Amino acid sequence: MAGQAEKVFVPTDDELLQAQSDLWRHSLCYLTPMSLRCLATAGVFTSTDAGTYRLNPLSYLLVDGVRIDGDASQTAIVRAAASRYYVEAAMGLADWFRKDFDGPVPSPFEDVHGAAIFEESMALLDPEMDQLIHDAVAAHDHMGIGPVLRQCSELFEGLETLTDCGGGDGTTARSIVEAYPHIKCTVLDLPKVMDKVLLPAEEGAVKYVSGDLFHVVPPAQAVLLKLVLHFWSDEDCIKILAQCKKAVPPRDAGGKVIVIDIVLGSVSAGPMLETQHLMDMLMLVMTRGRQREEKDWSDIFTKAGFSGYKIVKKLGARAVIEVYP
Ligand SMILES: C[S@@+](CC[C@H](N)C(=O)[O-])C[C@H]1O[C@@H](n2cnc3c(N)ncnc32)[C@H](O)[C@@H]1O
Repeated sequence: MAGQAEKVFVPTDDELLQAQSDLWRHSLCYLTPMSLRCLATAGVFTSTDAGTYRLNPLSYLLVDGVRIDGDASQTAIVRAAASRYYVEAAMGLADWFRKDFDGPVPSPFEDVHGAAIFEESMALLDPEMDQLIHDAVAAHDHMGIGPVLRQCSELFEGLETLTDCGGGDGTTARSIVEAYPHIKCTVLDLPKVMDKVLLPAEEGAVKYVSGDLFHVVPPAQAVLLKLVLHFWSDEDCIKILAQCKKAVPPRDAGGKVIVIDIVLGSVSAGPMLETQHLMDMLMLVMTRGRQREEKDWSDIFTKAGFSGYKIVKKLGARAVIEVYP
């Protein structure tokens, strides 16, 4: 076998030198954030001929108070992802694979820390970290919706009501209502999230409801699941989608579920595909979910009783999918 491999694979000198350089780069990537010059070569800043560094679109997102369609700072995501909680959970992955669990399998995060993100246990373990995770989700939430509103207007045509299921503090719903004032939006999220929404129970066209998406989804013409399903196992996604199906009218009356999530492989190569795979690993470490290829999405839609779906648009690492009852 070894002899065979030697015969078929003879790298050129250029390939060998590139491979060695890539290996150094991957092995030493933990040093990148420690130097401005390394950050610039990694694309976080732009270096100028004058020997200075300036912001580029990536670093612009790390400036406190930066505004693109509202507050767009993404620092909470970086601080959460680089926190000891996330890193220790990832370091626990090898042990987690070797364990035999009795009953439901916890995520590696739960196994290492004894608490689950978005649950009360996290707030009890470390209220500051719990708040940082919620801030990271809100930042995430905000960034995703602008391009959807600008590039997928057909999603909202003819819609009068929409429920944003797992809609966090309502950032997405408020952006939708701002762009399409005739749409009445309901935001459903857990009581612990709704308790922190510092708004009256009803604010203009956005209504806030505390509840559990496994039990009941407030009825509307369309239900939005934005960055929600990747958190859950296939079995749980089918249960959630079945609740969403009950909440919307039939397809010929305009009923639909809008899923915004990663479709693995929707980009063919390069850093965007690497991002998709890293986000899949993040789900493995932090949750009981995963990112899905198109055939996985198709399977769970069918099993939840839907008649069809359409990938409306691929937007960066994510895609927008319409699912029909
Ligand atoms: C990853 S966040 C996505 C938030 C938002 N949709 C976005 O686009 O960023 C998942 C959301 O689902 C909510 N969630 C988790 N379990 C839930 C449940 N059982 N019922 C309702 N909401 C839930 C969380 O509180 C959180 O706000």
